[in-house]
Amino acid sequence: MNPNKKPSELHEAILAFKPHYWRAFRFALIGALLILAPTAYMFEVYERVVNSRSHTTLVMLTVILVIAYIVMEVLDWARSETMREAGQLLDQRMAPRVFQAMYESNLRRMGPPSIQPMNDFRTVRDFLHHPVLGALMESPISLVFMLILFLASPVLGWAAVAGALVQVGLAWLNERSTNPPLTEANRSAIAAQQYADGSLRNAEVIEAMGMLHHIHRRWMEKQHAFLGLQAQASDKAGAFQAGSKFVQTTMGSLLLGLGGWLILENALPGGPGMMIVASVLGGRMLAPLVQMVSQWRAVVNVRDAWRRLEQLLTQIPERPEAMSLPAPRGVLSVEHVIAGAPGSNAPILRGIAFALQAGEVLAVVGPSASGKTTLARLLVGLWPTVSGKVRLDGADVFSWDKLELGPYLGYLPQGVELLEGTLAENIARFGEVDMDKVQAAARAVGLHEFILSLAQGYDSPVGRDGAMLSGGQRQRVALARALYDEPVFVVLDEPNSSLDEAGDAALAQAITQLKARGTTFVVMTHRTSVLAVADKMLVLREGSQQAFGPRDEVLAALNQAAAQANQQAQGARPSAPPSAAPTLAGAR
Ligand SMILES: Nc1ncnc2c1ncn2[C@@H]1O[C@H](COP(=O)(O)OP(=O)(O)OP(=O)(O)O)[C@@H](O)[C@H]1O
Repeated sequence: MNPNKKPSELHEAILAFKPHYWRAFRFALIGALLILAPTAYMFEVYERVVNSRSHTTLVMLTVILVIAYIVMEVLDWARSETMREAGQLLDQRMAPRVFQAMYESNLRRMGPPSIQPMNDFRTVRDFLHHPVLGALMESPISLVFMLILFLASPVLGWAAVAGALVQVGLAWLNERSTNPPLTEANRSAIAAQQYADGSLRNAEVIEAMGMLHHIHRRWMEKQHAFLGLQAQASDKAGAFQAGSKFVQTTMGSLLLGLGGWLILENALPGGPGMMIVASVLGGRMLAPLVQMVSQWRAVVNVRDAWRRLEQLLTQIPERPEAMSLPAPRGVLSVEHVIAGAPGSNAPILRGIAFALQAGEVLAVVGPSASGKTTLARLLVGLWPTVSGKVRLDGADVFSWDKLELGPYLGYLPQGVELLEGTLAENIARFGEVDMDKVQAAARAVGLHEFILSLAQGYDSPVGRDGAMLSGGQRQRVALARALYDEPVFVVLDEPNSSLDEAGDAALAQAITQLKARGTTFVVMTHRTSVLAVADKMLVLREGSQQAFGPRDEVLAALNQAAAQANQQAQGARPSAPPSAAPTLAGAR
């Protein structure tokens, strides 16, 4: 490891609880030493009690043994509690950060939406009190046991070293042969789970069009790939585990035999007693290594989880503390913006430049895939620009602290997203519910009467993803949420795609009312109802700005261009029927 390299964020967080690990380590070492208590008891009973025929000695020794057992259990418990506490502290320190990174990676569309980072973090945290780590903490005691064997007889010592080397070799081979399939199995398991999650989200479509069979087949393919790799890893790991246990049990007996042979040669100072001690120590010495080999899967899991987490936390650094900015008034300027999806080099929008005064309404039109939604995401600071800036009152929207900017901003995404909770909570953005403001927002979008007609009124639950509402109602609730507390800048992406005529009219009225109070609006739309209340118009085509200016001027230019195109088409094909009059739809 490069000594100049700064430890990663996760590394630093783990190391922050060193005192806990030292405490747990001491508990583990003393506990491991006490494992010899039953052997010592056996010797004492054999030597003292049988020779002295003393009941008192027997009772005293038994009491000491029981106390040793109790201390051993208490130490084991204390070690696991200490590590559990370290896990809890790690959770307090890192869980919010992992959540933030997971949330942002989802925002930046880095792979399918997934809670895998939280699962990975749980794997890392729980490993702190996993038996494998306990075995690792106990492993230095093996050196002490080995030293005792060397002191008894170098032959016993070297035999123990040979046994330990065989164990280490087995552990290494185990790692080499099971790591690739286990890592691949983990990857396949995640892919299968993400596929199942996606299928559940689209359950209605799958069921209605009888797609379940195909979806199930695809999921089974992924699941089989995972199970196959896991079985492959298990087969190999099983063989190594058996080998490892064989070496451990054989080692105890071999050391006993070797001790016997040394006695026959008069080369074992401790005599038969030492012969038995060697046998016990030999078995005990290898126990931590055997434990590690048998639970190697947990090590691979935690290592994979650790790598994924490190990668995520590096890709998504902690948000720097943004400078506090004065409240915006709603003056928007988009300065020669080039932008694409985060993580992609291909630009979606090129050379977008326009400005709006506070209280102006801009309608953005353009054909499908011309970049309207991309522009909406840039305007509210969800996606960064490649070059150029989007500024609200002169400040870069992307780097503005969203906690601070959020209350001044309203956003209605194309895919309406409501959260589980009541109507009032959703409209009030899950902050403190101010009923006057909630009702004002609901009235503005013509939702108040409908809500009052519900048995629980504003306290009615909307269900998961707003499932208890119709598509139009969901869109109106999301609109009310965007307009809650009269933000100064509102971006609406296709706000009337699910609205009926009444909803459309309510939306136009809400825009007019808020505009009069100084709210700036940018509305991506396919409908003419919004155009009626727009001051300015922006036309996008294939990611470029085709026109921007006062609404009537842009409309006139569009209609003129469409008329010319029509004339040219008629000139080219004299027998063709006259085409429809140029409309806004023609510009899209
Ligand atoms: N997350 C993404 N990653 C890569 N490309 C994307 C992403 N989102 C959109 N695009 C691409 O950007 C282009 C513009 O998409 P966008 O959603 O902005 O268009 P739009 O004008 O809103 O379309 P529509 O009217 O159909 O909603 C499309 O070609 C689309 O494939």
